[in-house]
Formats: sequence, structure tokens, C-alpha cells
Amino acid sequence: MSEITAQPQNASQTAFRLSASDLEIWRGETLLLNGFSCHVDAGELVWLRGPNGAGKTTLMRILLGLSHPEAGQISWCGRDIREARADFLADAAWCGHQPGLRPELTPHENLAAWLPLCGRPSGRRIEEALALVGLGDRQAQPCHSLSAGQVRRAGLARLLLSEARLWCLDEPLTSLDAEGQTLVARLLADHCRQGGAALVSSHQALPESAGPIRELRIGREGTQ
Ligand SMILES: Nc1ncnc2c1ncn2[C@@H]1O[C@H](COP(=O)(O)OP(=O)(O)OP(=O)(O)O)[C@@H](O)[C@H]1O
Repeated sequence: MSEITAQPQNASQTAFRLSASDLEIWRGETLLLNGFSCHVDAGELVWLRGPNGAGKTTLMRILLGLSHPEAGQISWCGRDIREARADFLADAAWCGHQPGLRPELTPHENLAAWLPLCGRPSGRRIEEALALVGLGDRQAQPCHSLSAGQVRRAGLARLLLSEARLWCLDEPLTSLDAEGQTLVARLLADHCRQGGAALVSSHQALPESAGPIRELRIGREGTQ
């Protein structure tokens, strides 16, 4: 395995837990979740499942502090994520539908601009990360001209460079070919084996090579 996925930055620290309790979440006039509790521990791969509109994206954004619940508590290693904000932001990474890449910039330029913003030094690891996700030959191509799957891969490269212990991925298999899906599974397996954790929303089953998976279901039963 490449050096870049060797281990999350703080993996040598003690075990960690993202924990949510008694969440009440509304969107518009709809009550999505009420009295909802969950957790993600170090080493775990958690598969968040539920039908369209159940609130998976909403829940993940709330768990990361990107949006807020109407009620309930969310803690990181026992501290409210608002109090632990700096530590939590350094420890958690989000890979959503929109990877947040500037379209006029190349993947390399995007990552080079992003790394200092999240307190990471830029350097040769960008090239290593892009090669690892299969974009080694696309480093000089503007993101607006990349395919949907290539944009997804650029988002994965950013995840790798984040060195975060907790990964939250929203539908990471979308737009990826079979080789790309296998890559996601391998990255998840390596990350969790080496002390990280991941919360993954997906309508598709993750490949078996992703390793042990704990399911977390929201929404109506039997409607997956
Ligand atoms: N800003 C908003 N205003 C009103 N309703 C919203 C808003 N954002 C999301 N919703 C609604 O909240 C519900 C949950 O949306 P969310 O994207 O979290 O679902 P999801 O489980 O991720 O769905 P999918 O499987 O289709 O990706 C949906 O019914 C959606 O229409």
C-alpha cells in the first residue's frame, strides 16, 4: 500500500468515537428523525442505509457540524462538537455529491489550494494521491473537463490527503466504474484497519473487500 494511505494522521492516539443522542431533525415541514441516536467508533465501517429522502445526507452533514439538528447532542471523543470544533474539523473529512473542486483549476491545483486551508502542507503527496486514485495522467486537465467518475476520484484524493481519522462519504460509488468501486472498498478497508473509521451512505452494497461492515438504517423498514 502506498505511503499516503498508511495511516490517518492521529491513528496512534487513543480510540475515538463520534456519538449522537436524541437527535430531532426537521427539513421543511418534514420530521426526518426523532429521538435518534448513533455512534461511530475507531476501526468501524458503518453503512448508512435508507430510502430516497430518508435523511442520510442531512444526517451526515449534521453529524459533521455542517448543519444543525433541532434538538440533541453530538460529541467527538466525549466533547460536544461545537466545543471540540478545531479538533473535530482536523479529524473529520467529508466527501459528498459535490466534491467542491473549482472547475477552472486542475485536480492538482485544486488540491494544492485546499491543503493549506485545512492546515496541511502541500507537496509531492498530491501527485501520489492523484496517481493512487487513477488520475495520474489527468493532473493538468481542468476539472470542468473531467468525467463524473474522474471528479469523484479527485474527491477521493482529497479525502486521502486530509489525513482525517473519520471519513464521511455520501454515495461514494456513484459514477465509478468497477475498478473505481474496488478502489473505494480498498481505501475504506485500509483506513479502518489502520485505526480510522468511516460512515458511508450508499444505495449500493459496498464490495465485500471493504471488510466488516455495520449497518445503520434510517427511514421506513423494507424499502431499501
Ligand atoms: N433545504 C431543504 N428544505 C426542505 N426540504 C429539504 C431541504 N433539504 C432537504 N430536504 C428534504 O429532506 C429530506 C431528506 O433529504 P436527504 O438529501 O437528506 O435524503 P437522502 O436520504 O440523502 O436521500 P437520497 O437517498 O435520495 O440521496 C428530503 O425529503 C428532502 O427533500
